Amino acid sequence: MAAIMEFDKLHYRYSGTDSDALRGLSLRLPEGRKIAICGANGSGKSTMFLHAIGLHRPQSGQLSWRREGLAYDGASLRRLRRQVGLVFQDPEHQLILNTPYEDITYGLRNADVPEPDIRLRTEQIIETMGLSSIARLPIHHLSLGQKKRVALAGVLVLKPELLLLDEPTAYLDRLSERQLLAELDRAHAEGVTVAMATHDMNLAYSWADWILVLNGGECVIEGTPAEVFAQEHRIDELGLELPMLYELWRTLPQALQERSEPPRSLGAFKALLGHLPQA
Ligand SMILES: Nc1ncnc2c1ncn2[C@@H]1O[C@H](COP(=O)(O)OP(=O)(O)OP(=O)(O)O)[C@@H](O)[C@H]1O
Repeated sequence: MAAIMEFDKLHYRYSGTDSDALRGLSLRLPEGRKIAICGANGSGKSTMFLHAIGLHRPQSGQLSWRREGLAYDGASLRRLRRQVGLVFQDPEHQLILNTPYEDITYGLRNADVPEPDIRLRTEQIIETMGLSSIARLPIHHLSLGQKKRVALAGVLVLKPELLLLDEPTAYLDRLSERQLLAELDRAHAEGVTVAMATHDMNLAYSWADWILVLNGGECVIEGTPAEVFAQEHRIDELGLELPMLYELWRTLPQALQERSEPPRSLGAFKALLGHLPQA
């Protein structure tokens, strides 16, 4: 599995603090995957993302993009930020202009996209993401879910190869979460590697096909959802929960558990229940 981005023994300490936010962080983001990055509060997920777009520079260690070490001059960073898009947890940090339309065009203009293409691409993404009815509204009139989708549109329109999202579903209702995940799946189907930081273990389990767990600025577990959650005690020690479907599967008779991988959807779980001997 080729890594699209690799962190090799990164150390980073915020000024004015007396401990490292990243403590020798080493990890690989495998290309073409849907990756969930999990970890308790303060484990280093956001700090890792800020390194991935070159906003922070490690005090030691090396970050590489497609096997090439990151360079921190202006031109290299502009190139990197066209390839790697970050959607911040709080859309207020991302949306700076008055309307979704203006905000999306601003990003394209900053990326030196030719003017005729700017209108075309803005209109396309607004149409694809179903944002037409809100595109010209003042951003401060939008709901949080709408703001999050506009922030995502502003990053997706730049056609990143790696899309990073910091807690994209936090505070969203079920419908807004479903809409946002559908957008991510669409981007992934078009070849984008998608990595999201999340505290929602049910989501990480059902959505991701690769999971990284951070703790104290280090990556301490990585693997498929089944591999990661099989380490039940470790997950508990790290302050994380087991996904509900995984826990339910563990209550089934051993013979049934051995029939398949742990189910990652309710449908797969119900299908497994169909094999229970009738009472
Ligand atoms: N701007 C900052 N100044 C000083 N310390 C910071 C700053 N941002 C983060 N830290 C510290 O760095 C460490 C890692 O924080 P980070 O925000 O990366 O964790 P996180 O895993 O994203 O947490 P959360 O799940 O709460 O968002 C924490 O100890 C945090 O207090």
